[in-house]
Amino acid sequence: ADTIRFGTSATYPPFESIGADNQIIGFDIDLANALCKQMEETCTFTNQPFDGLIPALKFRRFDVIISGMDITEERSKQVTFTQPYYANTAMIIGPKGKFSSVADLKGKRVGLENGTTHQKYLMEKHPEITTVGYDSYQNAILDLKSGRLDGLLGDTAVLNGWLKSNPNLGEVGEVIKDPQYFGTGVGMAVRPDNTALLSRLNAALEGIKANGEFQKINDKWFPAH
Ligand SMILES: NC(=[NH2+])NCCC[C@H](N)C(=O)O
Repeated sequence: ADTIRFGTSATYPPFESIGADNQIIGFDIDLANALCKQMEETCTFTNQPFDGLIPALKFRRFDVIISGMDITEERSKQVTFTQPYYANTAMIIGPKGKFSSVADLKGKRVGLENGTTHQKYLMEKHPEITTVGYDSYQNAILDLKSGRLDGLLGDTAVLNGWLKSNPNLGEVGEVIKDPQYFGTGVGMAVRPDNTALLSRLNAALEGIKANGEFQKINDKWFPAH
């Protein structure tokens, strides 16, 4: 069997994060392992900052990006995405009850991870808000908790989890759906010339959807309540 090398940025639970025993854990990791099992291959994982994932893929440090990455037109100029495996929307969170709409954030500091679709969206669509870029969402949430940030923009599925464990934080305004920025779902990315791996990943994804494995992994990391 071959080894399929995955690159990720383990800063984004439940997609990927560093677990108690220093291993990378999460939905994407279980998904990648299930795909490798389906393909009868071995998976390895490299952890690095999100904004370096596409360059590192190009430099062949690994063969697939799996990192809660939105399938966008802009990224598709550099990489080829698999079929989407998760539907995404974005939202802003802040201190509970402090801001009732995005308009209230004028002149305020909203944090996010460098290289994300959230960064591009906020800078282009809300120049009246101060965008603060972090090397990791984990550092952004620390600053939000300590009051150095007024808000944080990220994927709804991820931020909802943080709201559950941080009762002093709440949603600001409505969920944001803007396919121009957030694309058409979350996918894995390969180098454009790696069409063989692309078809194998898509076929394996279909396989684990058909045999119920995908649903199991989904329910483990994104429980209904
Ligand atoms: N593993 C991570 N840190 N992922 C961040 C992903 C953020 C967003 N979904 C994007 O594609 O830009």
